[in-house]
Amino acid sequence: MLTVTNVSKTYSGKMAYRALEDVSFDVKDGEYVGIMGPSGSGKTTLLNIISTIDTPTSGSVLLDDESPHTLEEEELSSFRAKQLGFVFQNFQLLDTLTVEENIVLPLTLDGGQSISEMKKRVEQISIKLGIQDLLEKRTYELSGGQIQRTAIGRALIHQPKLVLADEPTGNLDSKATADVMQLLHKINKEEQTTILMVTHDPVVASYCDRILFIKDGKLFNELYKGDNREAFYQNVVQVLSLLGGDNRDLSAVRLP
Ligand SMILES: Nc1ncnc2c1ncn2[C@@H]1O[C@H](COP(=O)(O)OP(=O)(O)OP(=O)(O)O)[C@@H](O)[C@H]1O
Repeated sequence: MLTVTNVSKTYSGKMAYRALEDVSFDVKDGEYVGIMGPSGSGKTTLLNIISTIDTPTSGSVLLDDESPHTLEEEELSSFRAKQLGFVFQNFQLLDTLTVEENIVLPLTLDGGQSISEMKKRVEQISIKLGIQDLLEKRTYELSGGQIQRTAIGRALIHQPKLVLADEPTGNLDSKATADVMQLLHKINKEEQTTILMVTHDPVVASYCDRILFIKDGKLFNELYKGDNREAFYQNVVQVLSLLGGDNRDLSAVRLP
């Protein structure tokens, strides 16, 4: 469903900087893929290019055979609004709106659905996310985990083809992190939602089907989970130690 071919990105400026070099990979329909690598290796740059926030210097990105970077501005915003869902570390919800209003926002911007259809969809998704009793609350009344569930609701409400997540648990404690990861895992498995997620955290990564590792702007390695999450986690930790950058001792961490 997603095909990234020979993508390179050079930031111009006083000193041109090659943040990505010849990155190629595919993501299948319904796959849950993590992107890991040391700080500055190009993860966010890659996610920004796939999410069409940024353009590649060379190479191409295809989403179900459509090439978003060749679209005109108006078509591009419609493509982004319809096909993609975003979950960020800092949530990016509007705190003057209620949980329900935040979740429904992408549908109201799209304009194609009646109010009763929108209400029904919010109800379905909030039950799935366990936030059906919070719909009238404003975001400052919620915990970090509840806020991130709301943000996930907003990312999924329009049933996008691809959900892009950049450190979605970066601001959460370990209990909320486990909650949010189990939820994303459930949504991926039950609804076959395709997810591409940047994370530093090998515990978070262990929920993915596959991890792509980036080093110095190039693909370094990839690992598939198979059916043993514990072994996958240990392999992820091993590759991270080869990559360098994060020297925390992760070997003794117990998986939730
Ligand atoms: N707009 C920009 N202009 C110039 N250089 C940039 C720009 N954005 C990023 N870079 C550089 O490109 C490289 C890759 O940055 P990127 O943010 O993609 O890394 P990352 O792997 O996501 O890092 P982190 O894990 O710290 O968020 C870094 O060296 C960064 O300094």
